[in-house]
Amino acid sequence: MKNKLRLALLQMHVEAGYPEANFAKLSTMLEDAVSAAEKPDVILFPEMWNTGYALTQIQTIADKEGERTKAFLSAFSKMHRVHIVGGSIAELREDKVFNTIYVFDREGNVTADYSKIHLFRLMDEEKYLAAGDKLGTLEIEGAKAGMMICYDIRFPELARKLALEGAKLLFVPAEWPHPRLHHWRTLLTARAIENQMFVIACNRMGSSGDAHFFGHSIVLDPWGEAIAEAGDEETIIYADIDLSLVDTVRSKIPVFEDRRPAIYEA
Ligand SMILES: NC(=O)CCC(=O)C(=O)O
Repeated sequence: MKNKLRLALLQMHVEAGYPEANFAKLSTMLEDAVSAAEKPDVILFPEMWNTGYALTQIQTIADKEGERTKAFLSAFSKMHRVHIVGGSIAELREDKVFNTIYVFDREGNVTADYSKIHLFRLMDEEKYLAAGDKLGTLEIEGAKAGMMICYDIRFPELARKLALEGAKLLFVPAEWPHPRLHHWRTLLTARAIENQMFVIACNRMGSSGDAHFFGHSIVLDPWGEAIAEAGDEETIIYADIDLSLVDTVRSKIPVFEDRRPAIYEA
C-alpha cells in the first residue's frame, strides 16, 4: 500500500444546464492540476458537475449511461497516470437519472461507482432523481476508501459503515449552498473525528439562480484538523496526506475496539 498521497480538489463553478461549458471548464482545471510542480495522485471534483441542478431539464441533459464522462475521464486518467474520483454526474440509466460518481485508476479503468442514496428534498432531488441502493467503496493504491455525496454526510451511520468496512479515506463531492457553511464544516469534521479517517470534500462555488455556493472544499485529517481548505473562489487546493496517521490515531484512541454495538445498534 502507498501511504503518501497528494490530493487535488477542483473547486469549480458549474453552469447549471450547460454540460458543454462544464466539460470545457473541467478539462481546463484538470490540465492545470496535472501541470502543478508536484503532480497529484488523486483528483476529486464537485457533485453534479456536468449539469448542475438544472432538474427540470435533467432527463434530456443527463449523460446517458455516463458514456461521455467515462470516455473523457478514462482517457485523461490514463494519459496522466492519475486516479480520479470523478465528482458526481447526472447519469441517465434507462429512464431514470442518478447522481453518480465514477472512479478511475491510473490505467483509465473504471474501478468503482456510487449513486447518491439520500436524496435532498430541500433542492427537489426526490422529484427528479432516483436514489442508489448500495455502498460506495473503492481502493486507491491498495488503501480502502469510501464515497458519499453531499447530503449523505448528515447520516453518520453511513460513514461508520464505510469505516467498519476498512475505509481510511472518505471522498465527498458536493453542491452545498449558503446559509449552511457551519453545517458543512461541522458535519465533515465530525465524520473525520468519529471515524478517525481522512475526509476529502470538494464543493462547487458560484451561483445558480437563487442558490449561492460557498466553496470551502476541505481536507481533514483523522484528528479532524483541516490540512487544506479553500475560500469561496474558483481554485484548486492540494493536500499531502500520510495514511499511516489513521493507524496512529486509531491506536491512541481505540474507538473501534471500544464500540458496544450490541447495546445501541438495532
Ligand atoms: N446537494 C446536496 O445534497 C445539498 C445538501 C445540503 O445543502 C444540506 O444542507 O444537507
